Amino acid sequence: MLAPSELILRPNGSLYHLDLLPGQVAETIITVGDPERVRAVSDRFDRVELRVEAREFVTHTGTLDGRRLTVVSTGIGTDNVDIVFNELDALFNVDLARREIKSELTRLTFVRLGTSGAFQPDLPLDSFLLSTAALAMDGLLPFYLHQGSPDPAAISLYEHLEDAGVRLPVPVLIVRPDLPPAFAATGLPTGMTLTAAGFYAPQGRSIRLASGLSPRLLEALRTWQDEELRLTNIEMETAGIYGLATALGHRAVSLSALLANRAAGTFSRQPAKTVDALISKGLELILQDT
Ligand SMILES: O=P(O)(O)O[C@H]1O[C@H](CO)[C@@H](O)[C@H]1O
Ligand SMILES: O=c1cc[nH]c(=O)[nH]1
Repeated sequence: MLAPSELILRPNGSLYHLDLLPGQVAETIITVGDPERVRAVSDRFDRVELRVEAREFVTHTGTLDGRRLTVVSTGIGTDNVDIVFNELDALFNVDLARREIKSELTRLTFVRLGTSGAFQPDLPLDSFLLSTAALAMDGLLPFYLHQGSPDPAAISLYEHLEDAGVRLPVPVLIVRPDLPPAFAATGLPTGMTLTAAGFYAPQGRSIRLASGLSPRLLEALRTWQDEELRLTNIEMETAGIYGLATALGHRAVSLSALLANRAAGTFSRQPAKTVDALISKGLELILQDT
């Protein structure tokens, strides 16, 4: 039995942070960072059956073309991904009344529709990218993935950085998702996403404080390539989503609208329009998924 201090429920039996009850969430779940984007997604649904708000976690469930969907905001960062993924998994895979893990587990599908900064000069502003892997520079995953052998790409990246005489401030940890079938061959550009612990210095930005990611380290990250894989973009959730979803037996995909180009020093002049187009593309692909 899971103790009340470990699996925390509200007095009405709902999950501690998300305030959700069993039956209120669909098996296909769209995650977005911005709570406002939850409304932008569910405005496209034919019908919305549930709206729940708790802190930065806004959840809407409804149907689109006969498909039941949930959209939930994680807020920014993998510390929030930790909460959202553990609680959504518990909603399906733990008997909350008995406080016991169910013997039959439900496999969920997670689709992140987020924003990101391109890391390579050839990736245009306002284009989309599908992450086939993520480099976890945020710090969450070592608390979960403390066993098993490293991804071969992690060894390749480690060696490339060593050859360049630079090191990451954290261990090189790369995770890959079990992609939902419709997202395996979309024709969208793909690549490895760097998931950072913050927006400024952890992404190499410097306003008044210098970033510990030196220009030499950033250049070494930019020039690394392992077969088809290269570091394409930076954001703040994908590695946490991929690491936790895979460890829990769920499918996951992260789609990003590239609003900044960090190599070129540019930012989108139409971010709202681009995010709107990403929502359309994401929903189109979800409806094709089996
Ligand atoms: O637009 P969202 O989905 O929030 O994603 C990106 O934008 C936020 C930073 O501005 C981070 O959450 C980052 O991952
Ligand atoms: O550069 C960017 C743009 C969006 N989100 C990020 O985390 N970084």
